[in-house]
Amino acid sequence: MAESALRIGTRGSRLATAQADMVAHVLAAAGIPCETVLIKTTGDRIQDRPLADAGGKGLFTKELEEALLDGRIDLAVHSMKDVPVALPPGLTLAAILEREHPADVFISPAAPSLKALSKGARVGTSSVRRAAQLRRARPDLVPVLLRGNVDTRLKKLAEGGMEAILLALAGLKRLGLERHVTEILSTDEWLPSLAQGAVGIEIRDGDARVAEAVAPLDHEPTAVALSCERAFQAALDGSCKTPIAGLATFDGTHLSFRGEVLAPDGSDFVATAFADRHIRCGKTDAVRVGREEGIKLKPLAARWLAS
Ligand SMILES: NCc1[nH]cc(CCC(=O)O)c1CC(=O)O
Repeated sequence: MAESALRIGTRGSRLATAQADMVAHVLAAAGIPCETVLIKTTGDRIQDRPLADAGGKGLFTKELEEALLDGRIDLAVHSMKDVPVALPPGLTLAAILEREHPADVFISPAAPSLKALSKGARVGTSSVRRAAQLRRARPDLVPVLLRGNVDTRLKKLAEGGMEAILLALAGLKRLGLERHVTEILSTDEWLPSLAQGAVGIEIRDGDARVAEAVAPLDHEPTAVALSCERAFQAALDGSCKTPIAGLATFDGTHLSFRGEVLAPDGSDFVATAFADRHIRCGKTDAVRVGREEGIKLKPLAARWLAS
C-alpha cells in the first residue's frame, strides 16, 4: 500500500511557497508524494513595525515548528536566515539546500548605484543590519521603514515615498524578479545576513522516513558554510536588534569566513580579524571557526549586543 503523502509546511508568501515547491518537485521526482500546507506566522501578521521591535526570536518559524511538533506537517521549509540558531527540543535540520547568491541588492529608479544616489535620499528597509550598513556607507541617506514581502516592497518603491530599497538577491531570483536589480552589492564590501540565500528543511528528530526522503536535497558545501555562520551567530548571542553580518564559503576543501557586528547607527563596527580563514576543514572545523570568531568579537561588540 502507498504511504501517505508527506505534508510540507510553509508560510504563504510567494517566496516561501516557491521554496516549498522546489522541495516538493524534488521529492515528487523521487517518487515521494507530497502536499503543501500553508501556515501563517507571527512575522506575516506584523506589517507595521520592524520585526526587531516585535521582540522574540523565530517570528517566521514558530508556528511552523508547532505544526511539526503537533504532527500537522512532516517537514517545514524555511529561509535559513529566519531560523534561530537554537531549535526547539524534538526538532532538527535534516537538509540544507544549495545556496542561491547570498548578496544584498540595491534597487532604485533614481540612481544606477548606491554610491550615486543623491544626498538625503530615502532608502526602504526594515532590517537593522541593512540600516546600519547603509548609515556606515552613506550617513547622509535616510533609512525608512519598509515591511512586507518582496512583491509588496517592490510595489511600495514604485509608488514613490522612497528613492531606493535593499533586498536579498536570492529572493528576487527565486521569484523571477531579478530584472528589478539595479546593483548587486559585492559581498566583499557589503556582507549579507548570516545564512542569507539558503533554504533549510526542519523535521521531527528521529523521523527516519522523512529524514531519508529529504537527505538527497542536502548540499554539503552550503551546510558546512551555514554551520560556520550559525556558530558565529550563536557565540555572539546577539538580540534580533543587533546588526550582525557574515558570510562563509566552503568549496569542498577550504573554508573562508568573514563576519562583523555594527553599531545600530552605523558609526562604528568590529569585524573578524582576518579577512579570510582559509583552512582545510570539514563540518566540525567550520563550527569551531565560527564559534572562535564569534567569541573573539563578542567583548568588542558588547555595547551593541546588549541593547
Ligand atoms: N526576512 C525576509 C526574507 N527572508 C529571506 C529572504 C530572502 C531570501 C534568502 O535570504 O534566502 C527575505 C527577503 C529579503 O531579505 O529580501
